[in-house]
Amino acid sequence: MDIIFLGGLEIKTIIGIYDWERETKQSVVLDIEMGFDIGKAAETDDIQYALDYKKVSKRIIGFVEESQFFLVEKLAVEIVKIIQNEFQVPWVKLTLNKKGAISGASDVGIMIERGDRKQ
Ligand SMILES: Nc1nc2c(c(=O)[nH]1)N=C([C@H](O)[C@@H](O)CO)CN2
Repeated sequence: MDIIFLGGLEIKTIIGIYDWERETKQSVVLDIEMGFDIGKAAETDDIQYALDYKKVSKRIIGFVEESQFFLVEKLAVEIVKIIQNEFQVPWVKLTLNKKGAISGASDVGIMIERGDRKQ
């Protein structure tokens, strides 16, 4: 399976369990890997056969900016569902970094993988 990736996508959103976190937007940084057969796009050189990473990023930015979840787990799962269901991506790996959530740690967050990588 080929992989289209989007790295270091920083988006501001309401995320967290504490009172102050319900009022102040924080950054999450997404690294996304999407399994996709690039054969036809490479053969035709035509965007209609490609997984358009611009369209994926616009959709995810809009969704995350408007979301107001409590846990990084919930946000991560919902992002992956959108990518799989709306862009017909069979396998997705997402790293969601809530930088600054833990003082003394440069990175904290979640990594999830969904779907079948071998297609
Ligand atoms: N497994 C998780 N643990 C914690 C989360 C979370 O989303 N998943 N969130 C918090 C707080 O919101 C934290 O980010 C504030 O520093 C604590 N633990």
